[in-house]
Amino acid sequence: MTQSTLTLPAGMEITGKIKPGYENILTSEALALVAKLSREFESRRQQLLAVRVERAKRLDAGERPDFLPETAHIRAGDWKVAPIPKALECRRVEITGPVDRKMVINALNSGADSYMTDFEDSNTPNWENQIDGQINMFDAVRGTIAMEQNGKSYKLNDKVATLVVRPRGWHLDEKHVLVDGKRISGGIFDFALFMFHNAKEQLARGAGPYFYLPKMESHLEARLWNDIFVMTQNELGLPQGTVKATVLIETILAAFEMDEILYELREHSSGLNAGRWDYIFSCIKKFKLDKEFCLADRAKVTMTAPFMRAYALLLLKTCHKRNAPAIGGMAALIPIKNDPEKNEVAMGGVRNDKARDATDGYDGGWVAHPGLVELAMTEFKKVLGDKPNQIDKQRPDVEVTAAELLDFKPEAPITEAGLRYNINVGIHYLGSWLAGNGCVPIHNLMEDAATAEISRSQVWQWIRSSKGTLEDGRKVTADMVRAMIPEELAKVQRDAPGGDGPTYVRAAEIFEEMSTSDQFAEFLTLPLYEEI
Ligand SMILES: CC(=O)SCCNC(=O)CCNC(=O)[C@H](O)C(C)(C)COP(=O)(O)OP(=O)(O)OC[C@H]1O[C@@H](n2cnc3c(N)ncnc32)[C@H](O)[C@@H]1OP(=O)(O)O
Ligand SMILES: O=CC(=O)O
Repeated sequence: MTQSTLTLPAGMEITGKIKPGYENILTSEALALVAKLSREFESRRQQLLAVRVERAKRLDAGERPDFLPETAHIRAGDWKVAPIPKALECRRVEITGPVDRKMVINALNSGADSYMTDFEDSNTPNWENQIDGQINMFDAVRGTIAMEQNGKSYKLNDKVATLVVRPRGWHLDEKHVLVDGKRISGGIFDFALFMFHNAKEQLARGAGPYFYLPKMESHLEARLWNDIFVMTQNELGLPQGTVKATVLIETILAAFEMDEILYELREHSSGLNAGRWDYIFSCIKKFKLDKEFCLADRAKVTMTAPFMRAYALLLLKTCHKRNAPAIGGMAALIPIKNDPEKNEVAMGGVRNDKARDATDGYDGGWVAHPGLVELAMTEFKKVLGDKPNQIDKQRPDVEVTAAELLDFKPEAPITEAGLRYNINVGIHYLGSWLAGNGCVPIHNLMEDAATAEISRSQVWQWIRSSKGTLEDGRKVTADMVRAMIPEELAKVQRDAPGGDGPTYVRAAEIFEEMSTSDQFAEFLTLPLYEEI
């Protein structure tokens, strides 16, 4: 099959390989919606990305974020988001995972209330993964998704989790689709194809098109999504307000605009989620040149760190004030096979994480693996009882200041083990990503693009910050990192499944370039995307 099998709208070009079945997703009508949305909104996407660059320059020069004076009336206003649909009322446990066919089936069957299926951080966005993912969504929505592997049959149970889709963020292009000669937005591509094929079917089945929106930095970026929803609903003849979206608050700048983001999306909002891993990465990225900013080893930066606690409580309070669900983030712990003691420690970590969120007032939280669903559910049920959520739990006692959101501690310890860990995880993750798998267990933790971003950006920052000193007094330097890279690569080649493949050697080269170059790569997936 070739591209000529497809009927493309005028001005559109597709360079990705057309495999059997792709023609059912890349239909002329679906692509017409992609083209229409791209033409209408691409210049705004580019403007907003340019605003990010300008803001980053000001932050690099020492500016600090604060709540916006021009939107004080929105924060002070007495408004609520539109009523939450029945299918999204109860989200005590949300499982997440890439759009891989078997994982989609396993996640929908996992017993979780909802399932965030991921075209973004846990997925390498190569052409096949994106289009196969759309095929998987098509079949999942219709209940026909099934497969055989290793003599085992996979199909859906009678009762499955509510499907929620995470399209790519604003920074990512879809390079295999050009409109008027230019790459289009990956997020618009993922969203438009999903909407075109599935929204009406989902409504007919008692749910609807529900999304998670990643990595936004401002309410204007949320307004762009909202406008895309409005146009898409018009184009598809759907009632306005059909689309519902939960925004991941996973950048430090968005933390200062949570009310405003809910307000922009108020007809389409299904709340906010505390995307903790990207949030930590965003803090490092935005204050990378601040002489006062330097976080400790990655393992020490937890949800009880002062700045993380402030963020989590402000998110909760903001959501419930607006009648919107507040969903907790991901404990990266996963079940540990063949070591019951270590496994019990990991399970205890997940239990504590979910117990803290539930006690604070969160309506649910994320897990990375089906083996965690029951345990997390137990913690939420202990607090919620039979209630589907606790949106009625207002938190007027919570007051969070800008200074508290920016209280970046702990700064110590930074250790050689922590530095080596970051290098090891960085190389392992990049190598796996290049090989087509965007989510992997490394050292018994779930690693995806967000967690790997923390590792590689910490190395960059420790090299440059005067506070980037190991606890034994040695300064972290580019030469120290360069010397460790081959040693950690050798460990990755030994430990990673398929670690002797070429992508791990390339990953080590990219890691060295990213961590020692003066230029800070905005997202690790941007240079990687040019390699696939
Ligand atoms: C920071 C963020 O952005 S978080 C959101 C993005 N991250 C994620 O979504 C994490 C998703 N999780 C995963 O991808 C996986 O759990 C991993 C990679 C961490 C571990 O995967 P594995 O090593 O395959 O786990 P394991 O071998 O224990 O899996 C056992 C079974 O559970 C399945 N499984 C594991 N995780 C998931 C999941 N999240 N969803 C569905 N099924 C899953 C496996 O497919 C396997 O199925 P099988 O027995 O039918 O073959
Ligand atoms: O996307 C979620 C995160 O924690 O990052």
